[in-house]
Amino acid sequence: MAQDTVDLLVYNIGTLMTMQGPKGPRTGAQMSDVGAVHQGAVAIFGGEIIAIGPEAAVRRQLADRMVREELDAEGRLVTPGLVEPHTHLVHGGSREHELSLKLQGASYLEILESGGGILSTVKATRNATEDALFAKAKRSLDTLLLYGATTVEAKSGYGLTLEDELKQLRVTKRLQDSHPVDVVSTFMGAHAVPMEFKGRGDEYVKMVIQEMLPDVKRQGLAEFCDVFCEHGVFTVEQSERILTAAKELGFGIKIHADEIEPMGGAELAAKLGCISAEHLLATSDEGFQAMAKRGVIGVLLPATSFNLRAKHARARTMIEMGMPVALSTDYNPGSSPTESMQLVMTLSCLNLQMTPEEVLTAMTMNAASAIGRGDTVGSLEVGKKADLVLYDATNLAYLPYHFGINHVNTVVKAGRIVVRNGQLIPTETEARA
Ligand SMILES: N=CN[C@@H](CCC(=O)O)C(=O)O
Ligand SMILES: [Zn+2]
Repeated sequence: MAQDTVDLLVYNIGTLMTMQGPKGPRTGAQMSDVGAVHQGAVAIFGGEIIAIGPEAAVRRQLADRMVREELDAEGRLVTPGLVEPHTHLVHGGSREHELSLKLQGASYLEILESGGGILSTVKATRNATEDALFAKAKRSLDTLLLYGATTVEAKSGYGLTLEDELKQLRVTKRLQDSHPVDVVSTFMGAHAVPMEFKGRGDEYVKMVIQEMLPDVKRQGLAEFCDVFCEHGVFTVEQSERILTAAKELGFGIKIHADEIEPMGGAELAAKLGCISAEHLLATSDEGFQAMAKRGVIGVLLPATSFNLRAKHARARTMIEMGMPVALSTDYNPGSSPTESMQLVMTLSCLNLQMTPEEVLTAMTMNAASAIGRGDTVGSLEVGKKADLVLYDATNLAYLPYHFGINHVNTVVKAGRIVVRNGQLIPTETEARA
């Protein structure tokens, strides 16, 4: 340790899940190893971890360094900050009116086909001002943080014109610049074929490739590009054209694949070398094999299955086949209106048959890897960001077991305490205002 001070020492941690292990996404039995340390401590300087392990060893390492602030974890469970790898964070309006349609038996694609679903959020997003979109997305980002997420991916895809997509992406940029949570931006102009292009999907695809992608790149507003590959939305061939163009421009690529129908989206993800493929409810064993071989991360969204009353992703088969699996809320106003990664923990255990240890791996190292952040977050190690969550729980299984409430007591983001006693601490700018 070169530093002669410590900014923050978190001590008296009952169980510390370090997630230390192999670099990058974990597969198979590696997903069960959470690197637990009992009676642990973490020392932080400059927003990064400088010492971690059993408290006695950490204190020995610190020797006579001056500790500026101490945080007594009072025996709590501590995990890395949760990483949320898939949200549709920025949007206008809400869709509670779809609940009664669903209860009358209308399917997700039927609602979309009739101009509702994603397209009704497109209308609301186009009609909203940038400030209104920002205020709404900020509230959701605050909630994600209160429930333990310290890094969050956010997709566009409710604008579907160049200007409206840019409007959403600028809001994401404002959140990146102002919010303690790290926000990772994804362009998803191919989220639906807009009403004005109905029956002219190929023309819309052409516009995404020729106008939207280059402009988004030029303005540096997104790191990844995603496509909704689904019957009645974008075909495998259209998805391939968009993702190939995006890759050539230097975007990382992602795909919403096989959510409802087995389309071959997983196979396409493997062929193109996508960093991740999302949903995967209808994927064949061949699709899983292809993804495992190419190292494509499967991002599973059990809250969406729950809310759409759809089938569940075959997580056990994926893990057995050696596919890295990540988990997410899929927070969006239609198929999954929840910001709670803790609810997703419960659904993953009960509906995907994943163990609490596999779930934590899927929400930390594997989720970080799915958004290109595996080198900086997702595990607690010297040199990585000091993103920590302290829960009002003493063991990991308690989180999915006692469901539907928030167990987060304290969140440390890049070395700063941003949530205490379950409440957000205002940033310096907010406190001044
Ligand atoms: N399936 C496509 N996109 C989102 C849902 C968006 C919406 O319904 O507004 C998803 O991942 O579930
Ligand atoms: Zn999605």
